[in-house]
Amino acid sequence: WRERGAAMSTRQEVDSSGQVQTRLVKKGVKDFNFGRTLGEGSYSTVLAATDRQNLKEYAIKVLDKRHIIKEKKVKYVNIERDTLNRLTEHPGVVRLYYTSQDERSLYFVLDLASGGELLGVLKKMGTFDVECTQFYGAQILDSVAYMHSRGVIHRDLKPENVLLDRSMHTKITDFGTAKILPDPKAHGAGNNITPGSPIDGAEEDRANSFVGTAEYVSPELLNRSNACKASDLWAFGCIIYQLLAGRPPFKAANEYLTFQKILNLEYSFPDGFPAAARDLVERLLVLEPANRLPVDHIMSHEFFDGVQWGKELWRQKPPRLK
Ligand SMILES: NC(=O)c1nn(CC2CCNCC2)c2c1CCc1cnc(N=C3C=CCC=C3)nc1-2
Repeated sequence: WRERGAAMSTRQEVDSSGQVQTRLVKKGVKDFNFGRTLGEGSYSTVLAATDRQNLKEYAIKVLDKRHIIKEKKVKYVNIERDTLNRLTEHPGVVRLYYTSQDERSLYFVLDLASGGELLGVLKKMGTFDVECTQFYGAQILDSVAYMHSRGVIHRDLKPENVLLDRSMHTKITDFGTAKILPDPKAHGAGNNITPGSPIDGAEEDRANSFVGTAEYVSPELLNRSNACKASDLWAFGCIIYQLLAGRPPFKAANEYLTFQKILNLEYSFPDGFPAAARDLVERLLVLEPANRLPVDHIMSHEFFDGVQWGKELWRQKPPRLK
């Protein structure tokens, strides 16, 4: 397991001559006070934590080594670490500061998004108005564009994975099921697996055959072809629809019926759904991935008229949720 980054802390110790020596040591879990549980997975728990030295707040993802190996998730953990290592320069993506480990666990020290999930805010509001949908949609799209430019497909975009920081700006998280596209420039690029991690072909296939959350999964993933960048744009179309309608476009009594609705493109707009948003959603919820609007066309779509893309989008005060 290749650890990444090195956050150091200073430690005072008295040497044999009674002199106080200051040593630089790599931070470990004992340098943090752990707080509430933010989320739990089959082999990981995410906790809020405060650095005891500088009082900075983080989210620390604790991954249980035994579970990872038992549930054959080594590949997913490597992909998550490698994905996060690629996505360090964007305000809309949860940042990995460094990793650490001890005998039992791996630790990912990540940004804390103290505002919780976008889904929680949407549930409280019922629906977003056009201004809020435009702002939050633009931040999500800007982050997806950055991910794609770094060769990463998220594959499980949904309002639960769009978090909010203390200034109510978005931070996308949960890259455990992301896909890293082969780097066209690198010859014989690494397989993202650290030496010694027990990977077999079956696990490789499982990682490629991942399907996201039912309501947001794209038709190509249901037709057993691999995810592509346009798969994230299908999910983005579902999110825009959901922010304005208060529910996802494809929702049925069970997953199988939801999948049928997706494959048959069986959805409709509620009365009063804004025309520009409807046009955008109709150009994203397209069965053929190649025919979906690409990112740059989405950014110049009428629905996003007036959005200042780039750094300004992340400096501005978010619209009041009403
Ligand atoms: N899987 C992860 O990496 C992860 N999971 N969570 C909590 C999940 C809760 C369910 N929805 C998806 C996120 C986090 C992270 C990254 C790092 C991270 C940073 N901040 C928060 N903040 C939260 C605050 C309130 C409620 C939930 C999350 N959460 C996380």
